[in-house]
Amino acid sequence: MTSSPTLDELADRALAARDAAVYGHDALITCDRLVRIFSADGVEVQALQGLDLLVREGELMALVGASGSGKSTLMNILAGLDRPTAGAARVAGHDLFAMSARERLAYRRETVGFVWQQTARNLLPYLTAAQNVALPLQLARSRGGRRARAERALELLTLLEVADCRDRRPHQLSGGQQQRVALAVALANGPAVLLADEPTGELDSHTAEQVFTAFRTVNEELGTTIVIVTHDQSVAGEVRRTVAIRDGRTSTEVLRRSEVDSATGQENLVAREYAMLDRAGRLQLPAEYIRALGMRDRVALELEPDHITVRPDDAQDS
Ligand SMILES: Nc1ncnc2c1ncn2[C@@H]1O[C@H](COP(=O)(O)OP(=O)(O)OP(=O)(O)O)[C@@H](O)[C@H]1O
Repeated sequence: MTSSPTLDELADRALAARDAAVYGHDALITCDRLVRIFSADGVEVQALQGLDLLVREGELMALVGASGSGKSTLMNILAGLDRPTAGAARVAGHDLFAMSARERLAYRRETVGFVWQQTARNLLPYLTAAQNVALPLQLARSRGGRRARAERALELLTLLEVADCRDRRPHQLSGGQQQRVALAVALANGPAVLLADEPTGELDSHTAEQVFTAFRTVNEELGTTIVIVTHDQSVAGEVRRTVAIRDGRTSTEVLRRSEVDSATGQENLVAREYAMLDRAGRLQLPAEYIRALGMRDRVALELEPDHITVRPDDAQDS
């Protein structure tokens, strides 16, 4: 028989619950059981089905997933262009669920920057590269006049190695140059977070690598936190953290770290795959693992001192 807790024990529990860290309290981006349901012609699509994601300040991470898994839906919510149906999403202290229209506009101008796959969405065709970068500064009414804005634009274009293109319009730039100018536009107001949806999707592999290098430079030199949605394996393979989305939820995560080979002294990047464990204890096993062992419906679990074994169901149904 279990005895009822004493009043002192209840008080201790209440204090412990109050002091327990809130989920994502130290993250720059927190998605907590995020849900987005679209209704079209009486049909409901659950694009996000309780997605959890934490991104810490200064990270450069990639999001991958099959077509229709919910990547763009998540990016649109983080960009402040769409609202979640349920759950919580916080970016740099802003509650994306509760923001007013005015706050949402200021958030899009000052807190997040975005680079999309299509140039037409990133740059205005009738403005030069420098004017495109100066425009968000003007809209955000940043301090300083036209000259200060021009200086800031040139500073960013120089960092991204496209200063020589400053007086050209988008159609006079190569695809890679356009994306680097787009990156400068996104950074104009010094956002805390940079979001990029397939930024190298329309580029050949050599140019894609140069553009990705530009993202890395921004992350290292300016400390900007960057989330890139990509199908490009070479991009996903070069970041320290790649999170996979499956059916509207984060499913697995690959972390890479440098290890020095003690024999040769050479530095190698070592990758390790992790599964996400949500706060209810739910774990999503990678589809290929499930297929390889023919698992379905039920699995056998065993708790060992330092790990848990998951085996195909071996019970005889009687
Ligand atoms: N505005 C919308 N109305 C109805 N359904 C939508 C809408 N936007 C997205 N969806 C649906 O939500 C699901 C997730 O779509 P989403 O665009 O986020 O996927 P994705 O992972 O970005 O795919 P892709 O890699 O092809 O861009 C899909 O089933 C899609 O059809």
